[in-house]
Amino acid sequence: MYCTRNVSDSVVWVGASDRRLALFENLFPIPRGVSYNSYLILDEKTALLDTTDASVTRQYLENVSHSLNGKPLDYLIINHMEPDHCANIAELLLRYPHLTLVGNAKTFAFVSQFYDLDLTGRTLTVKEGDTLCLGSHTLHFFLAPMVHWPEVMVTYEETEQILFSADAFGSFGALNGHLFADEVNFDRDWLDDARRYYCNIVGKYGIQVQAALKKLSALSIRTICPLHGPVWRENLKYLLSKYDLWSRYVPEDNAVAIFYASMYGDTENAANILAAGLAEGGIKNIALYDVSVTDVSVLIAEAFRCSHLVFAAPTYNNGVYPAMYNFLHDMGALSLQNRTIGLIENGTWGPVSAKQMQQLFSEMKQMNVLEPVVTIKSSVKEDSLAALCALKDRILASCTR
Ligand SMILES: Cc1cc2nc3c(=O)[nH]c(=O)nc-3n(C[C@H](O)[C@H](O)[C@H](O)COP(=O)(O)O)c2cc1C
Repeated sequence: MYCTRNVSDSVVWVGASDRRLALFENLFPIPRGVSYNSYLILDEKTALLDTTDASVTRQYLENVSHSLNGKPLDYLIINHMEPDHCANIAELLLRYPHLTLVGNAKTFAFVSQFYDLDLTGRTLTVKEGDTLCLGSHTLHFFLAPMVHWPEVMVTYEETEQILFSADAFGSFGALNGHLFADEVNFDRDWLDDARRYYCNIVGKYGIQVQAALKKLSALSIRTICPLHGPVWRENLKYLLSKYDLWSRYVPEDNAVAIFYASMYGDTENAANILAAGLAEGGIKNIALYDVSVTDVSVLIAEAFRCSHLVFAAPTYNNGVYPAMYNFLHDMGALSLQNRTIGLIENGTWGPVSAKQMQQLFSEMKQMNVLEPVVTIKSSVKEDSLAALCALKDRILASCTR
């Protein structure tokens, strides 16, 4: 049975949610599930904006068919050629013989890489700024390269002022009946997943996101329809300002996150001592994570959120403890920058983890490593306690400034 929601009188959400998938991109845990959004515009001509993942094909096709109510499907706009959005192209071509695929030159290169389809006479290639009139709705196409993938474009509908934003402004999380961000407590229940989605999926491409935001700032937008998560029709500034901060790598909160790795508990002890000292010094809402038991996507999102990041790691086979190394490597790969850093190392015979972490930070941009770098020899003793205290004072001075 169909399950749809109206975005407006003539725009229908025909997507579906998956609450069974454990790992998005086979990487990121999604305990709250994920939605695959697709939108149908009903006018003299009908147009679908993207399709869905194969996991929800049955529901999706039923939604499309019901919403068309016997009308032909004229256009499929392919904003993004990633398989979680384009898995139903072949199925739609078979079911709707007059369907024309709309994409840019890169889109169609990707279509033929992924699929073996005879598209003769069934494609319309658009360029930046091109328009497509459906009747009372007119679509405008804007390229947004690397706002996840190189072929990405966003589509703006001028009459209703809707931006179909592809993966931009999306979030992990299934849609539990609610389609609109104003129907849920977004700040409480969704923001962490929206941030985790952005930072891990699109975080690397801050420059490209900034370019897209600049381009879109010329448009009057009333509604944002992303390919995952809720639709935005109120308080768009809230979301746009988050994207502006994230894509400029500006911390969202003046806050401290402490990330530690520990096998036998002594590095953990140092992290706890530091956290307690910071709390006594007046720092609120300290975040403290064991990197071995916290998914790296959560760690990355917290590193994007907080201004002050402390990394405490044992030396392991003359290197940085592997879980911490992986996290730092990921952070570098995602271009995180512009943070204040504290470092704590541990080692029994030759501690080198701080030096190696410092090397990793020197390869990132604008990472300000505070002195002192704390060295622990196996367990915290008076000398390392004094160094921890000095680091705490430096963080307090910098964080409350
Ligand atoms: C497999 C393994 C490799 C290690 N390699 C080093 C090393 O290369 N250099 C060093 O100084 N300590 C090394 N250590 C010792 C730990 O870094 C040290 O015991 C540290 O205090 C552990 O901190 P924790 O109590 O937080 O787990 C190693 C320990 C293990 C288990």
